[in-house]
Amino acid sequence: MEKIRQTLRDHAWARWTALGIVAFTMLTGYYLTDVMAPLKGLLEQQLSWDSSEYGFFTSAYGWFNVFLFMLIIGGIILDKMGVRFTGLSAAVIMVLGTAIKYWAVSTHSLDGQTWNILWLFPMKAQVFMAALGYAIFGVGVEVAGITVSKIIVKWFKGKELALAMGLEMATARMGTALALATSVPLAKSLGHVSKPILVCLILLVIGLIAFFIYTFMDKKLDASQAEFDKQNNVVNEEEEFKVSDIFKIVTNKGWWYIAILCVLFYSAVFPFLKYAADLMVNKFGVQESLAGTIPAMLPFGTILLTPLFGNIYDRKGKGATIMLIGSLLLIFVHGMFSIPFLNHWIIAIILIVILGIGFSLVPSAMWPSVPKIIPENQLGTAYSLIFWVQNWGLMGVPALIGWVLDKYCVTGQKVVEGVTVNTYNYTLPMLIFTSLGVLALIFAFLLKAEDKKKGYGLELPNIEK
Ligand SMILES: C[C@H](N)C(=O)N[C@@H](CCCCN)C(=O)O
Repeated sequence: MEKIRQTLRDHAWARWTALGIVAFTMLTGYYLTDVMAPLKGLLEQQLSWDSSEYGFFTSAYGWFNVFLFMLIIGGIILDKMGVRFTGLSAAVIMVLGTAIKYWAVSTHSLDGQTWNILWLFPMKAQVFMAALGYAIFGVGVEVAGITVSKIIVKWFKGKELALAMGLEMATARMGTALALATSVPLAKSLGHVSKPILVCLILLVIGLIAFFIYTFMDKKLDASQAEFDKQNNVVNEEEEFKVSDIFKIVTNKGWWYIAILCVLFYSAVFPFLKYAADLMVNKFGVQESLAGTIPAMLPFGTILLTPLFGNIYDRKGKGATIMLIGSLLLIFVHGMFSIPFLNHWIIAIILIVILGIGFSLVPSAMWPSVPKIIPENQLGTAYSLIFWVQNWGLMGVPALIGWVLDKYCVTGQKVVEGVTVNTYNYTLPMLIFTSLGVLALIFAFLLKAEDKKKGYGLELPNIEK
């Protein structure tokens, strides 16, 4: 009998199709993640939210992931139960959280109500419920993110891993770009700030269906792998994941450097994006309705560049160096944004484009580097722990910036469409983002040094000859 020489992942069409499907599910998640970002002004006008309430709502993304350890639990479930169960559950959670958020922002039943959160903090009921929905969604989208990363490693290890991850992130960024570019026009044309969330909800249901379709491919991959192993007398020596493996992960210095670089770098990008539209209005004098368009260029740039840099990493290596250069660009951009007299909108566009290059370099090398440091059976947990550390920043930094804006940066008030809103000086928030970049650069250096010492191969190509 002729032996099977290939598994499903050896067929290019199969692995790229699998990637396309799961990447689409991530696109729908990223759309919702940023759909409220350009709506800060409209939320102030239509629902009377202030910057602190917006900051509170935005930070909710990480509540359950960070404080209830949902992400880490998600990672352990992923390593124990596999990608099909975990991915489907994550997609359902995304839909559920978004439905709650949509209800909160569209209903009038919460109007005028204030609740005492934990008997301590008075909070508008509407803001709290919207935040709760977003917090639930945050669990879903983050667990979906680690699941999709593990899926990509499953199909692409030893092949075009960084290119595949780059393409997945590029697709996800299309979701971010769409959110930034379409949410204000959608809200205005459909007549309410809640309408873009409804559009997201519909997209997320389609994303859930897409992932359901993927599970059939995943089953086929497992079956083909089992058949291949049987016919070729391959003994699968990979150990089952044990909860005690968490100790192995968190005692690995290289893993820590990636996790800390990740939290610092991403905290200077994603939370920045939440305020970027407002920055454009307040510092660069851009019209409210166009303010989302300039930050939207960032994800657009990364759509092309992340796969490109990933491809370079796959073929030429230099992963640690790529992360170093990306961190340097981050410092440059935020440093420039914090200089008060550089306030022409063309400068804003140039800086956003450069940030796009930095935001392509670091992720394109960071995520495919993790499997070089951590074995595949622990990968779900390793990614989830990195995401967990990162979520502290994604949760804390927007809240910090919202608070700093209200406390130290109010410069006056203006009337927009009949409603009085604050105007802000963004110098201090931008200096905070710059400092995060400087710290990220230090950890990128430490990672490069650790790679040299331990020989992880971060500077080597991913494609096995
Ligand atoms: C926000 C999320 N925790 C995150 O860090 N996402 C990364 C992608 C990580 C997965 C790569 N396969 C991003 O850059 O969007």
